[in-house]
Amino acid sequence: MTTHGGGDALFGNEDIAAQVSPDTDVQSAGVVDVSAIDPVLSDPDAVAEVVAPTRDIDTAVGEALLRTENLSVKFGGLVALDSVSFEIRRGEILGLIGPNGAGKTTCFNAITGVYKPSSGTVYFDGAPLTKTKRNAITRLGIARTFQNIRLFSEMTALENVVVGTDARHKTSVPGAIFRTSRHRREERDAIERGMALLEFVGIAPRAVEKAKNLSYGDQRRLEIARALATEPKLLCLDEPAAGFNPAEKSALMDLIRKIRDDGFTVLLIEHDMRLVMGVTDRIVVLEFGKKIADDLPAAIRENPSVIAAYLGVPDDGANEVTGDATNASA
Ligand SMILES: Nc1ncnc2c1ncn2[C@@H]1O[C@H](COP(=O)(O)OP(=O)(O)OP(=O)(O)O)[C@@H](O)[C@H]1O
Repeated sequence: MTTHGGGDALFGNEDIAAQVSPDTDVQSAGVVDVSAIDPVLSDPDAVAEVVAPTRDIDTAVGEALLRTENLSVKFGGLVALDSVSFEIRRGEILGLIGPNGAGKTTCFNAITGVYKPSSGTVYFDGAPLTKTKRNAITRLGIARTFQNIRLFSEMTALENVVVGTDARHKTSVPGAIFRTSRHRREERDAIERGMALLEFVGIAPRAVEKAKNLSYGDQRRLEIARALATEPKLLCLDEPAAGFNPAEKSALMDLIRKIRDDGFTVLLIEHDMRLVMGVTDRIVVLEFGKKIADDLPAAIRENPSVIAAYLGVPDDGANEVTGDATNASA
């Protein structure tokens, strides 16, 4: 696990204790009695409402939310992404799969502004992202998790999520320094929303535990909660099931469906084929940086090019794509 160094905590533990866990000894962390903090947290519908206040998919399911047009990324002489075009429709869970080195993470990085494309364009919500900086892309509504967990290890789970809400805050730096009423209101709202997000992903009882003390599975859930805290329209998950056992994978599939049902659109990179086939609405397949298929899961499973790409054998010698494809040859 790679966790980023802590730095100063966002709030004193007393602040959080006063607002969300009056009966909890923060030093020893432990389990928070969620319903005692806020009765709303015991009502899944109310929690879902707080987590996704703007459900624009209700009116726009099926329209393209994101579109890549001939997207290419080069590293020196290596073409990691070669003129790839596909779209992600509002309200769907789109799987992006392919053997190791196929270009999936590069594609994620180009979409989220980590890499500047060598050519081609990413359109989000109808507008090109060509000159949009990473922070601005987050504000426009694209959030992501990473293959290697990146949390603030010395911060509590709640603080990690509250950091994510900062993307939406309007308070100026002087406002924060002088703790204006707007700043205090935003801080209170961020804590309430943070608790709802932790409840949504299933780890609210661990709200005051330092991230580094959470189990691996809970850290992955926390990463998702933090990404959702930015109120994204599109949530990009980069191998969220890496290192999970079958029970954890099954719980993750439920969570991904819940996220979609709550109004978010999801782009999922994942090697576990059972998970991908079980949870996605549509799948785009990359091989050597090129798109080789774009179809429904059932069709992808039997697509000869996809099978050949994964098994590294000629089309006529291939079987169905199943199981964990982590070590498939590229
Ligand atoms: N920053 C970089 N500099 C140079 N080459 C890179 C860089 N990032 C990726 N590559 C190369 O680009 C190609 C695509 O890599 P990428 O990580 O996007 O593949 P992937 O499909 O995500 O693979 P995996 O499933 O193993 O994570 C690979 O050949 C990789 O070595």
